[in-house]
Amino acid sequence: MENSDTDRTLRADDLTVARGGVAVLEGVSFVLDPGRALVLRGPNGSGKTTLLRTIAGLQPATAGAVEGAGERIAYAAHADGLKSMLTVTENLTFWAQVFGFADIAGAMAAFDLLSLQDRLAGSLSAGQKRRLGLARLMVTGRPVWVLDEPTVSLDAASVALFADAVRGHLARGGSALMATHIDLGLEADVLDVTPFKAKPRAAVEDEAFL
Ligand SMILES: Nc1ncnc2c1ncn2[C@@H]1O[C@H](COP(=O)(O)OP(=O)(O)OP(=O)(O)O)[C@@H](O)[C@H]1O
Repeated sequence: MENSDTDRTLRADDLTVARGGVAVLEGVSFVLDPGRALVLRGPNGSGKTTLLRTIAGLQPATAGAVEGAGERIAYAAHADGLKSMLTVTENLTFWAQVFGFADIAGAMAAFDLLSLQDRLAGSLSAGQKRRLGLARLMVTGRPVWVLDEPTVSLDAASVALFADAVRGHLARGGSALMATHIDLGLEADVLDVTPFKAKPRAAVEDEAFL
């Protein structure tokens, strides 16, 4: 996949991230090595989604740098983004082809999708859709999973399947950065974003006049 462990590390260095033109978090730095998981914590509205979107390249950082991201990242967000008029198998095959990764069987099995394989994605329940959305991660072949509240709509059995999938991914040298409020039973580092809350803009502008 990559040349060395150093190449496969995801780094955020002194990041400032914003939503709607307003800085949300500032001074965020972390290192995520292959085989490791990092869980973002913080109350609602604290900026976890904004940070994940920035790391995933969906929006630019206002300041600071991200290294080791780009095409290494597979991102799964709140919206499942499935093709409702394609079957479960067709959805996974489509994504496998987009990412050049041939095998969907492992992902189907890992997320217990075999009995649903011929169902249209649009007809699935919320939890089944979420399972399919997460299975997609496995057919990207990408080493860094960035996950925003991945367990929403999942029942306990499906949460366990997801935790197993993440464990397997880490064991294969992948890594995972995720915002989740639940304990997945994984060995993971934790980054509480609360201390990185950005100062109100007015206060920053005032300093320019001191
Ligand atoms: N499109 C937007 N335009 C303006 N502000 C936004 C937008 N989306 C989110 N925000 C604001 O940005 C801040 C950070 O939101 P964000 O979604 O990153 O938080 P979060 O920690 O992921 O929250 P939660 O735990 O509720 O998912 C919040 O104050 C939120 O209201």
